[in-house]
Amino acid sequence: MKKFSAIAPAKINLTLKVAPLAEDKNKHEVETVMQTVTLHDTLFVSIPENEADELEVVNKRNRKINDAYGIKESGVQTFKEGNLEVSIVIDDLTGQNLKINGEDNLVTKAFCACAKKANLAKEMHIEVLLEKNIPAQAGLGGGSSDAAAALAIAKELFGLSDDVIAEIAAELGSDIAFFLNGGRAKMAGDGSVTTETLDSLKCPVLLVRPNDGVSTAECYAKFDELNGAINGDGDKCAAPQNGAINGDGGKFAAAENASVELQNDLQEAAVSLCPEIKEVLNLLSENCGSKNVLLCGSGSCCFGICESFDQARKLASLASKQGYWSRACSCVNLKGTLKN
Ligand SMILES: C[C@@](CO)(OP(=O)(O)O)[C@H](O)COP(=O)(O)OP(=O)(O)OC[C@H]1O[C@@H](n2ccc(N)nc2=O)[C@H](O)[C@@H]1O
Ligand SMILES: Nc1ncnc2c1ncn2[C@@H]1O[C@H](COP(=O)(O)OP(=O)(O)O)[C@@H](O)[C@H]1O
Repeated sequence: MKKFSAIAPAKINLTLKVAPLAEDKNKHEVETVMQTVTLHDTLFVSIPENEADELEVVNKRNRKINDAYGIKESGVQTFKEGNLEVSIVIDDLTGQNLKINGEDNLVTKAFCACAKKANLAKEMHIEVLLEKNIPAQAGLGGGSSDAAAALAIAKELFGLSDDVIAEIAAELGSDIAFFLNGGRAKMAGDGSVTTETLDSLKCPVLLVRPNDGVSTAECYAKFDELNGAINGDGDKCAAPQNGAINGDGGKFAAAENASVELQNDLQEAAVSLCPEIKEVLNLLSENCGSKNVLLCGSGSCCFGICESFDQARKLASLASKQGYWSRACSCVNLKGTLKN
C-alpha cells in the first residue's frame, strides 16, 4: 500500500487591496500580501494495491471516525472520474461539523484534475482522510490549502511537473497558487499570480472567528454593492480602506518584522454581512491595539498580532470563554507540503 500525508497551513492576508470588478471579468483584480501560519489541516492518503490493503484502510478509517465521533457510520464520500475513484472522509476538529459532497471537495477536485492531466491509464482508488483544524468560511484559506496539499501528493503520485501543478492550482481557485510556496508573498491578478516573494514573518498571531461565517463570493458581491457608487471610476485597487475600525491602514512593528501595513478592502463588506465581526475586531483591538488587528481575507475570522505567544494564548482563552472559536498561532514559512 502506498501512503502519503501532507500539511495544509492556514493563511492571513496582511494587505488585501481590491479593484472594482471589470465589466468583462467574473473575478476582481487584487493586490494582496499573504502569510502562512502554524494552524493547519492534515491530509492522509492511502492507495490500496490489493484486497487486504482495501480492508485495512476501511477498518482504519472507521476506527478513526468511531474514536472522533463515537459513531459507527463512516460518513465517507466516494466520487469517480475517468479511471480515478476518490473516497474521502472529513474528521472535523473545528466543531463546525463540516459537510462537503465528495465531488465538491477541493481535495477531490485536485486529485481528479491531476489524474486527467496525467492521462491515468489504469483504474486507481485513493482513500483520503482530511483532518480539519482550519474553520470554513473564515478567510483562512482552508479549502485552498487542502487543495495545494493534495496537489503536492498528486505531483508525486502522477509524476507531474511544477508548471502543470501551477496551471491546475490557478484553475481550481484564486488562493491555491499561494499555498504551493507559502511563507509570505505578494500576489496579484485574481490572487493567483505571485509578484514578489518576501521573508516570512515569525510573530505570534491570535485568530478569533465569530460564530457565523462569510462566503467569499457573497463578500465580493457586497463589496461591489458598497463601492459601486463611491468608486465607479474604475480606479485600479483604489477602493475605500477598512472603514471605521482600522481606517488608516494599521501598522505593527515587531522588532524582527520591520514595519508591515495592515489593510483589507473587504472588511467593510464582511462586517455588513456579519455584524458580529465588529465585536470580534473590538475585542482584538482592546488587547492587541487597533493597528495590529484585521479581518482575514473575506472573513469572518479576524487576527491580532501579539507581542508574545503567551499573550496570544491568554487572549485565545479569553475569546473562547466568550463563545468564539479561537487559536493562538504564529506566522511561519510553511507550504502545502508532504510529511515524511
Ligand atoms: C478573499 C480571498 C483573499 O485571499 O480569500 P479568502 O478570504 O476567501 O480565503 C481570495 O481573494 C479568494 O480566493 P478563493 O477563496 O480562492 O476564491 P475562488 O474560489 O477563486 O472564488 C470564489 C468566488 O469569489 C469571487 N472572487 C474571488 C477572487 C477574486 N479575485 N475575485 C472575486 O470576485 C468570485 O465570485 C468567485 O467565484
Ligand atoms: N477541503 C475543503 N475544506 C474546506 N472547504 C472546502 C473544501 N473543499 C471545498 N470547500 C468549499 O470551499 C468553501 C471555501 O473554503 P474555506 O476553507 O471556507 O475558505 P475561506 O474561508 O478562506 O473562504 C467552503 O465553504 C466549502 O464549501
